[in-house]
Amino acid sequence: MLLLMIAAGLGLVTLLVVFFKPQIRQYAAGGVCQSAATLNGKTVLITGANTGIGKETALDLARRGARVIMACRDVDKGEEAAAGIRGAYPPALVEVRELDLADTCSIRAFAETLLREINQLHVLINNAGVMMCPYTKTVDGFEMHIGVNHLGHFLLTHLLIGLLKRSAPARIVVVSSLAHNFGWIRFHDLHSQGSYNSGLAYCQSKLANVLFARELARRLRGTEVTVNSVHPGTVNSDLTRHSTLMTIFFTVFAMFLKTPREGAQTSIYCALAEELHAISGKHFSDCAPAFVAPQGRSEETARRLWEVSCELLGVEWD
Ligand SMILES: NC(=O)C1=CN([C@@H]2O[C@H](COP(=O)(O)OP(=O)(O)OC[C@H]3O[C@@H](n4cnc5c(N)ncnc54)[C@H](OP(=O)(O)O)[C@@H]3O)[C@@H](O)[C@H]2O)C=CC1
Ligand SMILES: CC1=C(/C=C/C(C)=C/C=C/C(C)=C/C=O)C(C)(C)CCC1
Repeated sequence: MLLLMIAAGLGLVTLLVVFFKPQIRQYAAGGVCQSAATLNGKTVLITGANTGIGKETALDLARRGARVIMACRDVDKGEEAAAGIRGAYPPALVEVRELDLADTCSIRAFAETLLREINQLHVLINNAGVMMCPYTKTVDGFEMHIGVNHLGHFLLTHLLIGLLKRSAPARIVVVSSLAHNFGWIRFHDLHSQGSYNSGLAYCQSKLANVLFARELARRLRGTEVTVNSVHPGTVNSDLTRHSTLMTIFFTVFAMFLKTPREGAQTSIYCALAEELHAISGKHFSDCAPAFVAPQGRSEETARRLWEVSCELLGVEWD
């Protein structure tokens, strides 16, 4: 009897899902960037552009006429993605450059070549990310999440900030996450050497993204370079690759999640929406302002994280 009731219940849910599929998909897709802005003559740099949200962001911005530099750690994967973009939009001005955010030498080499070869950069999208990987260190000995998601992008932005200022008006988009709500900056053990939880390490790095965007915005006041952070939504991408449980969950419930194209909308919005030209230091989700957890609003934590990041990377940035 119980089995029969369970079977009937499951059948009813399946029927409802099939019947309301278009409505469910529309709801899951979330906000769409409505701006018709074009980017002819503008140069955009996107990290982690070979797959997922980064690749879809690159395609959209290339369609709008931008020259898009796809910064990827695996050049072959990057070239494959660039070929896909050219296939979808033949006039696309996309190019792939090698950048491994887990290696400060790679970041410095990337920036050095870029600064020699281009003289304008209008949009920087710090998109690349790693989630819930087993305990690993970057080449420089940083825990992988904080190393790639925060410190790697911190150094990259530091090296390119002069170029962005010379190209103003310019924008920086930091791809963070709702996960910042569950994060704390553990200054006493930033690299999780005492204890490691891959989920919490990810959340810490995404909180660092929010704090970095806010602190950088404060320091950039009056420069016409703006910076905002973004939660792209829950997106069915390769991000779950290190967690079998999450990969299964994301595959089974794909219909209720965003596609990478849908997940790219808020990054695109922050990169070009006219109404955001003077907005800086804010957090967005679904192409609208979004809630920031109290620990993401702490000026003191943001300043301290900035100082610690400079120390770890051996840079001076006031
Ligand atoms: N998917 C989601 O639900 C959510 C995603 N986000 C954020 O969105 C961003 C994009 O994620 P998403 O597209 O979903 O994930 P993907 O895994 O599809 O893409 C991540 C990208 O980051 C690149 N990357 C990882 N490590 C490095 C590194 N050391 N150097 C350079 N590039 C690197 C990957 O390259 P490679 O392919 O070579 O590994 C890949 O291009 C991330 O910052 C993520 O935290 C935030 C909230 C939710
Ligand atoms: C409900 C549920 C899950 C859902 C996880 C979700 C929805 C994660 C979203 C992650 C995001 C948004 C990450 C990016 O920053 C698990 C853990 C798979 C399994 C147990 C039940």
